[in-house]
Amino acid sequence: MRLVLEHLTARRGPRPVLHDISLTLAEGEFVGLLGPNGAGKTTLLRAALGLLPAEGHSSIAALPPAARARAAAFLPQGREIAWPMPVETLVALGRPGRRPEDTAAVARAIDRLGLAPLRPRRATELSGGEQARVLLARALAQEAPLLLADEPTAGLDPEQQLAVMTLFAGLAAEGGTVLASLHDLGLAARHCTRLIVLDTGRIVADGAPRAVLTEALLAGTFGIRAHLSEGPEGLIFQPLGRIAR
Ligand SMILES: Nc1ncnc2c1ncn2[C@@H]1O[C@H](COP(=O)(O)OP(=O)(O)OP(=O)(O)O)[C@@H](O)[C@H]1O
Repeated sequence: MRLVLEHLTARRGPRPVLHDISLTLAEGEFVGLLGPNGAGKTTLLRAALGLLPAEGHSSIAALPPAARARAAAFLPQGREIAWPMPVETLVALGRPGRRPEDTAAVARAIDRLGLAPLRPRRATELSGGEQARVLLARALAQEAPLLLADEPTAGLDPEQQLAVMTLFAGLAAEGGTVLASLHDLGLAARHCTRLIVLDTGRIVADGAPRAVLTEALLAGTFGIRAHLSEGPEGLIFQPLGRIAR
C-alpha cells in the first residue's frame, strides 16, 4: 500500500518542527528515515499515522480508525514493557481475534523474530533488546501492508540488527512498504532501497543510498566524514571522524 504525505506540517509545543513534508512511498520500498537527533523523524512518523495533529494530508491519517489499524503497523520508540504477561500473549495483542488466521499470524511473527525460546517467559522479565523484539513481533503480527518503525534496531545486538534489517527488506520484497527511522547509516546504506534525510524538520535528501550519502550531506547534516565503497554485499559505509561545525 502506498503512503502519501502532502504538505505535512506539525508542531511540538508551540514550535513547528516538521515543515511542509511531501512524499510518496510505493509498495516494495524499504525506506530509511535518517537525520540527526531532533531532526523530526519521530514527529514525521507519528504525524503520518495521525497520532499527532498536523496540517496537510497523510493517506493513513485520513482513514477511519479501523481501516487505519488494518493499513499500518507502528513500532514506537519507547521499548519498555510494563505488562507482566507471557511473550506470546503480548505479541497476540497486535492481532486480537481467535480465527485460525489470527493465531497463524501471531505464530509467524514469533517465528520471524526468533522468539520461540522466549514464548512462555514473562515479558517484563526479559532484557531490553529482547523486549524490543517482542514489541516488534507485536507490530508484525498485524501483517499490515505498511510498517512504520521508530528506531527498530536500537538496543539490539549486531546479529539481531541484521536480522531486523533483512526481515524489513524481505517484507518490502514481498510487496510491503516499510518506513524506518534509523541512526546506523551503515545498516541503512546496505539494506534500504531508498533513504530520506531530515534536517531541522525538512527533507534535505531523498533517493537511492549511494546518491543520498554524499560527502557534502554527511558533513553538512551529520557533521561527519565517512568512507563509502561498493562491496560484494552492497554499499559499505564507514564513519571516519567528526567535522568541526
Ligand atoms: N513533547 C515535545 N514537546 C516539545 N518539543 C518536542 C516534543 N517532542 C519533540 N520535541 C521537539 O521536536 C523536534 C523533533 O523531535 P523528534 O522527536 O521528532 O526528533 P527525532 O528526529 O525523532 O530525534 P531523535 O533522533 O533524537 O529521536 C525536536 O526539536 C524536539 O526537541
